[in-house]
Amino acid sequence: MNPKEEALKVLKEADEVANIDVYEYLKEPERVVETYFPARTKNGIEYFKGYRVQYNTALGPAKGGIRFSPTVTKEEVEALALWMVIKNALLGLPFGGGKGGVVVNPKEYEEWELENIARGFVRSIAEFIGEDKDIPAPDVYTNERIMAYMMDEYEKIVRHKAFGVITGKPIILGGNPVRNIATSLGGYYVLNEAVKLKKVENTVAIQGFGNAGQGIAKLLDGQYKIVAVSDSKGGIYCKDGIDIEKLIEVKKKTGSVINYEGCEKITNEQLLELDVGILIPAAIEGVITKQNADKIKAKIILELANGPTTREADKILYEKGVLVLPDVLANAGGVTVSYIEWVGNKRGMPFNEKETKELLKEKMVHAFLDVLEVSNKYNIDMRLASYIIALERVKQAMRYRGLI
Ligand SMILES: NC(=O)C1=CN([C@@H]2O[C@H](COP(=O)(O)OP(=O)(O)OC[C@H]3O[C@@H](n4cnc5c(N)ncnc54)[C@H](OP(=O)(O)O)[C@@H]3O)[C@@H](O)[C@H]2O)C=CC1
Ligand SMILES: O=C(O)CCC(=O)C(=O)O
Repeated sequence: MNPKEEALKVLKEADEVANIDVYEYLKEPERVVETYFPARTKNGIEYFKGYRVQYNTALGPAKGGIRFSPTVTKEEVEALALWMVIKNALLGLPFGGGKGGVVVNPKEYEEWELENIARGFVRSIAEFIGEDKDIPAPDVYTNERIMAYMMDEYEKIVRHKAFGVITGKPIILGGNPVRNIATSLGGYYVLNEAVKLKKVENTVAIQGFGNAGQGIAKLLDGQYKIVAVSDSKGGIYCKDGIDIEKLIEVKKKTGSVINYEGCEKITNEQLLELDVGILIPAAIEGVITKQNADKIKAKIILELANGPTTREADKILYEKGVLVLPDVLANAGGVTVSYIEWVGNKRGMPFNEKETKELLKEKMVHAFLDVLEVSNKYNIDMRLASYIIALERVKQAMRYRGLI
């Protein structure tokens, strides 16, 4: 699948359904910074390809994560940045959308090498980022340590402290105590609203067992029966439920969930088609397509991953009555807590756990209800409804700025 084409398909459809008329202005990003930068590794000086896309900044500075992955492409980062425009606008955050990526397999490098790669990437994009310009954060295969190196490198370049240039930092460096679990917690709040509308079996399958996947597993554990989990190496299925604490230990010690004993081994494809109440894609894009959509048995799909479902698949699922809680809503808890972290950095007084959770819950529930209202008004799925709300806001900001 081509993620940019997928993102543009929904953009165009939303534009037409609600007569918004912004597609022409948003079909390309405002700026794409493409770099090829050096970093010292065990192999000597290596060069890496990196991207930072600022898709649209009408609502505020660009905001969105940076991923380290061997499969990163310019089109993927552009799509991810467009999804950030929609997500940030939908949540009412004063941010435009951005995203970054470095083409690297972090599993082949040690910590000191990843530090050099993180610092090298920041040197290559430093003039384009800033607390009020473009604010990166973690995404796939990056974490708070990488964020700390990035912030430190940026501060060395600009020669002043700049906590607000990056979010998802360690707490001691201005990070927020909820950021680590924020993507999952936001999804959890959305799911709690969704199950009030649609009663489902309490069984859950989760694809991906990193920040988003582990977080949601911890939150749902006890309340739901988590019967299947996967990572890049494959998956496991236990009809009586998985002991999540034990699974986290196994993942930490052996590197994969497949080493958990006592469950049946399954593939990532099989996991998606299990007979469960709730399916949670929390790994990569394009896993639910027109090829498998018809075989999906879950009644609710909570998209913690960005872009897991193609538009064609969306339509099949909608016809079948599956409630898809779209990425731009379901995983918006991450950037919402990033916003709270950034405000705390700017005012010089961080928000504590309780304040953050209250603000997050309020914003997520509010966004869910907004989306529900628009989806009922036009009789459309929640993804399209989310885009309509967001695009109307972006359009208004562009109008007032005299950009359209
Ligand atoms: N972190 C955040 O704040 C946010 C993340 N997201 C999205 O959530 C998704 C997951 O991100 P996050 O949890 O942060 O990333 P992590 O790097 O923490 O975890 C990624 C997980 O996905 C698994 N994975 C990678 N490739 C595959 C594959 N081909 N099939 C199945 N599983 C795979 C990895 O497996 P393994 O462990 O074996 O490597 C890992 O368990 C992404 O789409 C991301 O954009 C969205 C909003 C915010
Ligand atoms: O926290 C952030 O700023 C961005 C998170 C992100 O990259 C995402 O929501 O996909």
